[in-house]
Amino acid sequence: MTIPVFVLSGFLGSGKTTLLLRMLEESKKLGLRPGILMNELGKADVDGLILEGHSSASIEKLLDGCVCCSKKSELTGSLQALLVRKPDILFIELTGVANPEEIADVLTEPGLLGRVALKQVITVLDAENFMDYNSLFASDKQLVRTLRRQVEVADLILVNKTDYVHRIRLHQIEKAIRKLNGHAMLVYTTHCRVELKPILEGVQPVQKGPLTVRPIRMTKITTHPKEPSTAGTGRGMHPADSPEPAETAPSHSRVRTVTLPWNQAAGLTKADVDAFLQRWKDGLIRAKGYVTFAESSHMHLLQYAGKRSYWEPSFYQGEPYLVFIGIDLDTDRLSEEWQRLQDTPQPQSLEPESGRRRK
Ligand SMILES: Nc1nc2c(ncn2[C@@H]2O[C@H](COP(=O)(O)OP(=O)(O)OP(=O)(O)O)[C@@H](O)[C@H]2O)c(=O)[nH]1
Repeated sequence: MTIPVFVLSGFLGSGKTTLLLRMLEESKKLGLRPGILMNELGKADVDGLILEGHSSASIEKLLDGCVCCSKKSELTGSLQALLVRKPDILFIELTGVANPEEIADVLTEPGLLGRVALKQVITVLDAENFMDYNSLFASDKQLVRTLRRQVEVADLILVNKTDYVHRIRLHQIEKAIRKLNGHAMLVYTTHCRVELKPILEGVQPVQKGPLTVRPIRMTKITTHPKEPSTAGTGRGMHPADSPEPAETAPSHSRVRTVTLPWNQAAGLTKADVDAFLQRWKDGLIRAKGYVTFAESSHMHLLQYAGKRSYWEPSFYQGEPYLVFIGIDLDTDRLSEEWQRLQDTPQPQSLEPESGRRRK
C-alpha cells in the first residue's frame, strides 16, 4: 500500500502548524493514523511541542537546519522510521524557507519509492505580509526564489490571515500568485479554515486498531551546504531538555535563528518581552517560545508573527526559552541585549501579565 504524503509549505509564521493541527483533527475523524515529519530551523522545537498537546500521531523531528538543504539520506531515514510505525497518511511540515520540490525529489529515493506517494503540496501564505516579504527580500535572490517556488509548485494555496487585510490587497495577492501558478486551487482563509474532507478524500486506514502514542525521536540534521555547519552530530534531544542558552543556529541565507534562555527570577513581564520584540522588529520575522512569569508557575506560549505577538496558555513542562528568527539579525547583539535585560533588576509590577508597559 502506498502511503499518501502531504507537504505543508509556506513562509515563516504563515500558518503551517495551524493547518497541520486542522489536518490532524480531520484525520482523526476519518480514523486515520497520521505520521508527521517536522522540520525546524532552530535547535528548539516549538511547533512539535504544540503538536504534542493535540495529537497521538507518530512524529519525527529534524531540528536545527532546513531539510531541503540537508543530506537526502537523513530525510529518507526519518520517513522510513515513520513508515515502520505503519501510518495511513504522512504530513511533512517544512521550515518557512524550504523548497518543497526538494522533498518531492526525496520521495523517489530507492528506500521510499513505491512506499510513499506525494499527494499534495499545500502552501500557506500570510496575506498581510506576502507582498512586503517579496519586496523586503528583493535583495536576497535566494529567499525570493524560495518564496516563489513555494507558490509555483503548490497544488493548493491558502491565502491565510485574511482577517488582517482589505479585499483590495487580496486582489493584488491573487494577481501575484497567478503569475507564478495558474493551476493551483486558491482558497482565502483565516486560521487555515478550509474544507479538508475533499483534500483527504480517498485516504484509507491501512490497518484497523487503536491509535497508539509513539515515542518522539529527534534528529539533528546538517545545515545548508553553503553554510559553515556546526550541526550534524546526530545526537538525540529529548523535548524536556533545556535548549542551550543564547545559541546561534547556522543560518539559511540571510535567515538567522537564535535561542534565548528565560530566567523567571529576572521578573520580566509580557510587556517587557513585547517591548523587546518591538525594539528588534526590523528584520525580525518570527519569534516563539515558552515562558513563565514570576507571579504564577503557568507556562505561556509566545507566538510572534507578522509583527504581532500572541500569548496563549500552554501545558509545556520543559525549560522555558524563546526563539527569534529574522533576516540579517545581529544575533550576538540581540543575545547580549537580552542578557542585559534579564540581568537588570525589574521593578515590582502590580499587573505583570497584563501586557501593559511599566513606567
Ligand atoms: N490573526 C490570525 N492569526 C493567525 C492566522 N493563522 C495563524 N495565525 C497565528 O499566527 C501564528 C503563527 O502560526 P503558525 O501556524 O505557527 O505558523 P507557521 O507557518 O507554522 O510558523 P513557522 O513554523 O514559524 O514557520 C500563530 O499564533 C497562529 O495562531 C490567521 O488567519 N489570522
